[in-house]
Amino acid sequence: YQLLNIPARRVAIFGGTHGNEMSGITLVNLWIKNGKEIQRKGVETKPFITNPRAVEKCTRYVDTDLNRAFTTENLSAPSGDDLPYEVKRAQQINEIFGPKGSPDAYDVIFDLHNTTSNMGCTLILESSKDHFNLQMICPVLLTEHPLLKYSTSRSVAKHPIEVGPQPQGVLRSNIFESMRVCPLTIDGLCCVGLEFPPCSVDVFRVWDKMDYPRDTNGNIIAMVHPNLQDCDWEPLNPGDPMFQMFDGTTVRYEGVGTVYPTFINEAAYYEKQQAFVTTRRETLVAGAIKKA
Ligand SMILES: CC(=O)N[C@@H](CC(=O)O)C(=O)O
Ligand SMILES: [Zn+2]
Repeated sequence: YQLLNIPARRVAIFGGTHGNEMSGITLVNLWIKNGKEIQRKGVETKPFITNPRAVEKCTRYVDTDLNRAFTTENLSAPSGDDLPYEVKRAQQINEIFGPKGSPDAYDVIFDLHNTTSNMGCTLILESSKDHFNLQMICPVLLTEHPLLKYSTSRSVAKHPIEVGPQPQGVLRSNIFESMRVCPLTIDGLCCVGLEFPPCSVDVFRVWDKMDYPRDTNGNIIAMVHPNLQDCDWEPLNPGDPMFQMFDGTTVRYEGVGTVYPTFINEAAYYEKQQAFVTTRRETLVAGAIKKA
């Protein structure tokens, strides 16, 4: 089998990519004050607030979604005062932690997010080719998709990663604590002498996004069906209820075969015309990892 060396020398932990997702913001601010919990021998770990103006206002973003702003177009735009705040910020972040796609980029970025959906603690990966050892006790969402790709903050790193979930502007102790274990995974990435055998990992690969039913003016005319609400990661089969129209009728899922919905009724996705994401289950084989 393939032996991979991943010399994770520089790891960044981002909070506040969305300024109303409180767990990551709180943790990163704690770690900026006192970094003991995240320091590891031979590794530079940098806690960083990515969107301070949105954090100050406790809003997702000020001008545009920072977690969609890391496009080549934005990153190469001539800098100027007329650029949206988050585009300027993306350029600065790319300078510090990138440049994206270059050998100088940080090895890993943990970008800490919250979701209003009932997803539990979730690791979101962008590539099935990142042979990290994924023997995690949480669901893995794989966003690798030819059309539904978006340009995230974490994509600046060579091996991007992220964690989740809770309501906007709220700090809940259970969610805070479940996110606090995130730096433990640094041990798996960085510590000299650690080895991982090859293993197989079940992931949920993004399949499609589903919008709410709308009238001709674009207004939402249904809610997520009670049978689907909070059922993230559970199977949705053809014929299963999906939406409850305001007139009381039920809209059923009509796709082909079983999907596993997630980000169900995520507050931040109303503006993105997205009621939930469907995924398909898939098994990935992760190569062995041997530390340099
Ligand atoms: C609720 C939320 O912000 N979720 C993240 C997911 C991700 O980072 O892939 C986002 O849409 O940017
Ligand atoms: Zn977020």
